[in-house]
Amino acid sequence: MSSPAVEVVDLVKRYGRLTAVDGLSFAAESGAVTAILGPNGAGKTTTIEICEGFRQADGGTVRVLGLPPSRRELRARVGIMPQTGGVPPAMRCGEWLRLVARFHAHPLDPGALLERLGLAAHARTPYRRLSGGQQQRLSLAAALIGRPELVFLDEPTAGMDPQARRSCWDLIGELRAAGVSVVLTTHFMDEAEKLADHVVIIDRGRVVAEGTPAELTGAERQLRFRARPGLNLDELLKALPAGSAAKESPAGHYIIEGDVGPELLATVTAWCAAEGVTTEDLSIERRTLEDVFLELTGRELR
Ligand SMILES: Nc1ncnc2c1ncn2[C@@H]1O[C@H](COP(=O)(O)OP(=O)(O)OP(=O)(O)O)[C@@H](O)[C@H]1O
Repeated sequence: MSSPAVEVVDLVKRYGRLTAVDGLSFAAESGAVTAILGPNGAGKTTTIEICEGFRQADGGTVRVLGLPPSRRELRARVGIMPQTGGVPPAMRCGEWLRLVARFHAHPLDPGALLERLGLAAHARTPYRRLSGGQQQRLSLAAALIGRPELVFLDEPTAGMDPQARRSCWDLIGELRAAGVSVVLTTHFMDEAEKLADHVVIIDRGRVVAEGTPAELTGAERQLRFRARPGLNLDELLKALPAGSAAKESPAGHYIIEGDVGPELLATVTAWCAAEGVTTEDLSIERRTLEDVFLELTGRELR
């Protein structure tokens, strides 16, 4: 196996008394899409910015394409899409991309890239007049113009409309197919589930789980339904096979886990009928990445 595109070992970053990254380790394989997920303030941007060479670590080691992030030669090999800005407000869209292209030996054609990202009609529009989603797309274009081997995308589709999101997903799929390594952060679980080969979930500056989306969500199925809040789940459990589990989360949303088959389905619906409970949206599904994420990182706001 080739060496990882990014390797982070025991990374620590403190801001005064706050330890934002607290012994974080993960590897992003070469040619794969690695998604870093975590609640607000978990330390995602800090980690990515250390990997990009924009911030200094207080401890641990980081290797990007086998090198320390501060090495100048990485600039030509790594594409960076920051979470915000970096573009002079008065700079026209096309002008900016042509300028960035000049820093690279074999850039993509700026006009074609603008076209690909739906920005061709805005080539003469100053950056400050672009919508939030258009600014994001320009930032993505700037990250890709130099044909990087590795790209860091910090919340790439934040603020994009559904069409732009799909187009961005397609583009990331094309990068992966071309052998480019992608490390992205996102708050969209569907995005991570669809795009990522490897998902790293972080919380309070530490890795709390990692694996492929399928590994994280597991093979087990769940029975889900909605009904009036406050059903007596202890009573329901008595009717279910041993080893079953039932929970209400959030209020009025029920999840039954165990050997989810016709028998369990029949038992649950019969119990609800006997209790005079009307169920809605009854379905048998696998756990989603969002379920796993919320189980690991809790539901409270940070
Ligand atoms: N320059 C800074 N000075 C002080 N504290 C900072 C600084 N940058 C980040 N922090 C703090 O470090 C913690 C981690 O922030 P970071 O931006 O890395 O989180 P994040 O996971 O990217 O969050 P979000 O999902 O909201 O973008 C937060 O508590 C944040 O307030």
